[in-house]
Amino acid sequence: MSVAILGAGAFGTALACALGQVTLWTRDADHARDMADTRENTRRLPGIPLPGEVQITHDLAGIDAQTLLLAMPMQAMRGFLHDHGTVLQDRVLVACSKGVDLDVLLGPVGVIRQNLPDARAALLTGPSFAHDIARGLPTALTLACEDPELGMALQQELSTNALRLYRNTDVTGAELGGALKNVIAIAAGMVIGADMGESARAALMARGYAEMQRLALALGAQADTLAGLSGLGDLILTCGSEKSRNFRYGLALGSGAEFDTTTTVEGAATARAVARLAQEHGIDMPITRMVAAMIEGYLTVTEARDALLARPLTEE
Ligand SMILES: NC(=O)C1=CN([C@@H]2O[C@H](COP(=O)(O)OP(=O)(O)OC[C@H]3O[C@@H](n4cnc5c(N)ncnc54)[C@H](OP(=O)(O)O)[C@@H]3O)[C@@H](O)[C@H]2O)C=CC1
Ligand SMILES: O=C(CO)COP(=O)(O)O
Repeated sequence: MSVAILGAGAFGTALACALGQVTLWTRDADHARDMADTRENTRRLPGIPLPGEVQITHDLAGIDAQTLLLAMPMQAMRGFLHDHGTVLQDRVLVACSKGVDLDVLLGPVGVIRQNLPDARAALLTGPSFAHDIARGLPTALTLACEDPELGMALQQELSTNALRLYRNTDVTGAELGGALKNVIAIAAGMVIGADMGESARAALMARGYAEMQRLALALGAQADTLAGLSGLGDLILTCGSEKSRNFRYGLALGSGAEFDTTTTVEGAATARAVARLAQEHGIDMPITRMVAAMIEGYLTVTEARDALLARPLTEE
């Protein structure tokens, strides 16, 4: 196997633990030294020992693996591809990020295609918390790739006994499912944080899923993809667990609590990007619009609730 993981955050490190025979790259030399010395990523995934066969590096140009997993936040990916294009071009690039780029309004594979047209691109997405994957708990993810042969090869290369990958050629659907569910998870967290109740959360998730579908189908996605692991599956996980950073961010917004702003919360930038995307395409996404407005400080949680409840009564 010839795989390297670029980005030693919680998810990249968890994938390294699951796959074993891989190279794990971090941009920070001190971080690389610390992980090599302690055999643990104390910064991003504390308490999980790194398997002995995982190689740690800070030297991107020295990596000769053909399959590179890009495990960094969505808003960092475009700059990373731009800065390291000569090393990354001609490889297989598997994006592991969930989100929509705020400037170009593209998902992770779209951003790869725009920046490195010669790279072969795929997406790994779906319901999974880093700690679960790292501990070897059973997990099922979507491996989306337009090229069916490459998709099959990656499915074999990246599946393990516990980590089960399902193939899909609908990259747009998989990208949007993973990106949009984080926005709805922030809203679900707000509902619980503001003490609106479990019934309100269920309503929010179902109506959130309806607007996820509206945008995704308008952009060419398949309904089945949205109903699968990368859409509904991840929506259920992220809206229902305090292990989710997006959900916890929403909880803090809803309850007025402090939140550590250095935490990766993909849904925050993505809400703003998707609100613009929806407007450009004439798609009604009221929950996403409210989340974006609250994050930008234009609306309070109470105002957002009242505005959603005051919408005209309609068919489901
Ligand atoms: N955590 C999870 O459970 C899951 C996460 N994901 C997705 O994986 C992606 C990464 O999340 P996660 O690993 O949790 O995030 P973390 O916040 O844990 O880590 C982010 C990592 O990206 C690195 N990074 C940030 N900016 C850059 C850059 N410009 N160039 C290179 N590296 C950079 C950081 O490096 P440094 O430490 O030096 O800042 C860090 O290693 C997100 O899109 C997330 O949605 C998907 C499934 C599960
Ligand atoms: O994407 C995830 C679960 O599938 C991780 O969720 P958070 O980024 O909200 O922690």
